[in-house]
Amino acid sequence: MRSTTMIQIVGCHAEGEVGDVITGGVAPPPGDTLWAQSRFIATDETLRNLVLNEPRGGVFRHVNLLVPPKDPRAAMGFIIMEPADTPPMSGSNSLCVATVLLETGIVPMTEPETVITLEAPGGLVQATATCRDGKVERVRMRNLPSFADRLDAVLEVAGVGTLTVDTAFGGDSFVIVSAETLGFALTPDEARDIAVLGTKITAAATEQLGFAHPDLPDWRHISFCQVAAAVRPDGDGLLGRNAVAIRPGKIDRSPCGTGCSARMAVLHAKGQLAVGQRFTGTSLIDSRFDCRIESVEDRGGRAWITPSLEGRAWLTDTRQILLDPSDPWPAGYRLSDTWPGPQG
Ligand SMILES: O=C(O)[C@H]1NCC[C@@H]1O
Repeated sequence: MRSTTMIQIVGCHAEGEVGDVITGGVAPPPGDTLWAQSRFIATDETLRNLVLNEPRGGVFRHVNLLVPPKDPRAAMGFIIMEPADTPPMSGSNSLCVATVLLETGIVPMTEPETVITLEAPGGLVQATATCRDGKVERVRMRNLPSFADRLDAVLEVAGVGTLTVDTAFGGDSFVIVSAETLGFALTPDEARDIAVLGTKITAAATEQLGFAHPDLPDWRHISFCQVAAAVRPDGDGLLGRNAVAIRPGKIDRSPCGTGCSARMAVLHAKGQLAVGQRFTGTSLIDSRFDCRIESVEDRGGRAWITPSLEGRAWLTDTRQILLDPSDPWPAGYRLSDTWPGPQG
């Protein structure tokens, strides 16, 4: 067996969305902060191309690189690689990271509950894992502080018309648009159409509304479009079905943890969701995240919520990535039959 690299991966998915974890074989990237390290991974692209592109990856795959934390309060750092972005935070990916760390024994598991602080590129998050018989049954993730940005903003989308949308940060940047207005019932057969339209709406939102985060000055685009059904009462809480379009054009199989956080920030700003009230996000495959606003803080006249989301993750496989020195495609490839949009 001939290889210039040998990367250990534990495959995982959280509520349906793949979030593999690199557990060995990659040295920590240069950078004084997790954010700087993640910018190196984003601009260098070597690792992203190897693990995300075909033949080793595919548009459905997200991969997380474990790195030593920079903050002494964290047990582990992780850098998230998604098809188009290397983001500040991700709900489904963070659930996969916590589950892999505990189920593989990289971080010791304590039953019935293990609490670990993780360092995402955007800051510290806290995982509270419910564990039994060596299995992580569920993880509640306390996410990054989140905020509503533009409420009821007007957006022109070519071929669609004028839309009224909200934008928000929930660990990543979102444009949120009504499913009813777009004519979607949020059924699985609509996945392709939502992915195509959602990607178009994301591009229009970045161009016309933009995005700014005081602590992440170089995160200036909208990453995702959340096509959201109107919330409905669910006991004491609210239920919100959604489909999140991920560039270059796929749908999140999970209810999108950063998306639920962004939506909670918007619902709170509109006076529709109180601190501590349950918000359940559901996805096109009917998976769920149970979410709530843990606390609210005023920063410069804007309400910043600290959201949490709870869901489940399952290990799927272990594998080693090899690169034969004679392989003519060391960076892999993308073709538009499965990778929509501009080709990498
Ligand atoms: O749960 C989330 O936040 C995400 N799922 C895949 C894309 C987003 O990062």
